[in-house]
Amino acid sequence: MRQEQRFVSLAHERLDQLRAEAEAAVRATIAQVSTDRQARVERDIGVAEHSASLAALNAADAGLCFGRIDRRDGVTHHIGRTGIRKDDTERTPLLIDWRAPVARPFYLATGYEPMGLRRRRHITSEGRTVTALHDEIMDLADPTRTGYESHDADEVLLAALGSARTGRMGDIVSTIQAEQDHIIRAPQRGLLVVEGGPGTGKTAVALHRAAYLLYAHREQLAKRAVLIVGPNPAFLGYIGEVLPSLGETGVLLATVGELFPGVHATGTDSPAAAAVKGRADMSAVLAEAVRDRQRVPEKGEPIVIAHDDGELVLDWDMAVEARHKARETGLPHNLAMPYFAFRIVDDLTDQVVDRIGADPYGGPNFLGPDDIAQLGKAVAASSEVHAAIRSLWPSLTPQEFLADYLADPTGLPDEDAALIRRTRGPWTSADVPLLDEAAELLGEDDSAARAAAEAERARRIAYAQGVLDVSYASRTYEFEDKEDVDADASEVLSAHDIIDAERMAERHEEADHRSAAERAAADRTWAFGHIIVDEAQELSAMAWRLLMRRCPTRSMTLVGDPAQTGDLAAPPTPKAVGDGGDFWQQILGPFVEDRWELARLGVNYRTPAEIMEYAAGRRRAGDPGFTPPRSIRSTGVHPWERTVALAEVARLAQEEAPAEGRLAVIAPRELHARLTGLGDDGPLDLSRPVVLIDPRQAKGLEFDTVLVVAPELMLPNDLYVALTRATQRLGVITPAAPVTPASATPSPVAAG
Ligand SMILES: Nc1ncnc2c1ncn2[C@@H]1O[C@H](COP(=O)(O)OP(=O)(O)OP(=O)(O)O)[C@@H](O)[C@H]1O
Repeated sequence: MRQEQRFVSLAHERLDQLRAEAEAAVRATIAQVSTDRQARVERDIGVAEHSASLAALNAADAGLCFGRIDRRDGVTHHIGRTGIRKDDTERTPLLIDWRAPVARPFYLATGYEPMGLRRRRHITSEGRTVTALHDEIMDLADPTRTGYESHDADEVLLAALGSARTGRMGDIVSTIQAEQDHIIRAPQRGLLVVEGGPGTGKTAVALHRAAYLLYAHREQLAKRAVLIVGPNPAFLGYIGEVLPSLGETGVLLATVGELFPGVHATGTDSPAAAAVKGRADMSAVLAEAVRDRQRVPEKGEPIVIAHDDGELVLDWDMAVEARHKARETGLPHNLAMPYFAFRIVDDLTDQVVDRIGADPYGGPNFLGPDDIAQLGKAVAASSEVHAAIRSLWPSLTPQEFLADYLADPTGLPDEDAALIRRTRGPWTSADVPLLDEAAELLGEDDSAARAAAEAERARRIAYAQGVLDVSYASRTYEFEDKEDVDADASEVLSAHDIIDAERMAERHEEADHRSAAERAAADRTWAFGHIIVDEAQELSAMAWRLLMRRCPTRSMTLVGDPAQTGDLAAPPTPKAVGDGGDFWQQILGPFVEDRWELARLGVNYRTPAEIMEYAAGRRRAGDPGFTPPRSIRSTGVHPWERTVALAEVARLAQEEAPAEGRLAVIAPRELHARLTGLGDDGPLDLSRPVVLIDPRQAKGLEFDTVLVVAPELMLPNDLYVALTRATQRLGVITPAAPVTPASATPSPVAAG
């Protein structure tokens, strides 16, 4: 213990030193004053970089060193949350980052496969004080004993699993299990699906995989950023601390509803409306609706346009031909519009030319090419002509188009159209994939933005040329007073030798000092380096289309459990968990065919065996062959069932609330108004000792104690989710007076 304490103290001293250095670097960089634009940009980048390393060092403070491996060759490594080097000239490693290849045997070695280890040690600390050691002998031939050998190899893991919950998820770096390690370190390329029942560590693995990828592919992912998609904001709040605690901040956490910059989806859809909006055929329906907005005048009712040289007539034939030409380009609506407009302008110009230059005796037209061009310009500049073209082929934003579409949904059966019809009200999460689809179909009319960007680029090149000229001038000057020196033959490299103005301008462009995650959040067309989707079974077909657009390389990790699918917007739940392969193939097939891999997690770390047996038993009522994941621990405490008046639930919750830790009452949304005394107002705050939530909100969360109310009102999958949230105790309450969905207060969700 003394020896390990000495090491841990030394590691903390070194960490303090590095933090002091990083802090000084931040201060020194901030203090740099300059009027030069380039120097200012560099300063901002410097501040961001030093601040990020300072944040990573600060994050490493709690539980800095948690393990040690002793190899058979006599080498010993301490494993920690971050890598630290000594202050010597060789910069010898002091503490090994848990993600480094050298650390891998700490997670994978077993008595059968010792991976060159003699001993593995778990070091537990409180603050900077070492409080416990647990040793595992890997080489049975080695007679050395330290007195810290554990009887139970899983002692450290079980202590972590049994500890009171705080309302925020914690990291698992010190106890990652071998099956999890393989997934965390799987190659970055390609699409990996991780399937596992409740509590099998899918979320934990997904987050540690993000940390690992950022470590292993730092250069690339720092530029392109990693996106983590979760089912709702409360869930993102629950997991939000894990990556910062691992020193990683370059990640964007978002729900699908947050992925259309500039749109805040605050509205709610009924599950049935969300299901319609999420269906794959909505993409074809919207494409058709966009075509509907490319109109032509009625036959025999042409648009007559007043013009200086007499009236112009825009009729059905002309518009149909122009529309055909524009559609033929294959461009999105807004970008195809100029082709429609050019064609119309040409036809209208022909009308003027025919009228003015026609030879009454049938000879060739009098007008020459210059005259015709002149007349064409006048037609093209006419605001009346513009208005006529716009009335047929309006330029549309995704928001305008979708609001208009939802007011009068076309291309759907009447009952579906009625479900999604909406004339006003805020955007909903299910609208966001439709907005994204619309943006693709419409294309941004970005000609103004492109012109501005080109002007800015030209300005940068001019500026960069200026910088190079100065650098060239100063170089000749440097050598001026030296005799016999031919400046151009000098071997000294300076800026203009290795870089041209254009490249230098690009460098300035790269000097946007927002982090990649920040830039990605503001850019609808951003291509992420890697996307991780949690509760992936929940996403609608339209949401998948959005995510696939954000990840053209398809470097993705999806984690989920088909048996927990609750949202009607998702594909149908397979009959048994076993056919998960088909479930994912249905989702992924349209994007990657069969080029995806499936990994399974089979051990439940959250729910004790007693609770899991109960949950599986209830599920088997409708699905006799159902097999749940195997629980790693049992507590001896069995779930209870009681019949209680709804008004009594709050009192019961107070009685059951653990002294330390959290309790959740999970009840169908329509009963919440009648479950008084549980504080159901305001946004969900998971740090409160007692919370009231519905099964949908419960997805992905966990609590020490859970009370499930009115299980008979829940769909089988929702009930399964609700019953598997507890780490210690579960109570199941049947309301004393029977409640039917009809007698319950209408739910705001169901009411839309
Ligand atoms: N190796 C581990 N060491 C310590 N704790 C672990 C480990 N693996 C998982 N856990 C813990 O088990 C619990 C369940 O993990 P997690 O929430 O990731 O499961 P999940 O598969 O996402 O569950 P669900 O499908 O129900 O949302 C968490 O508290 C997590 O920290």
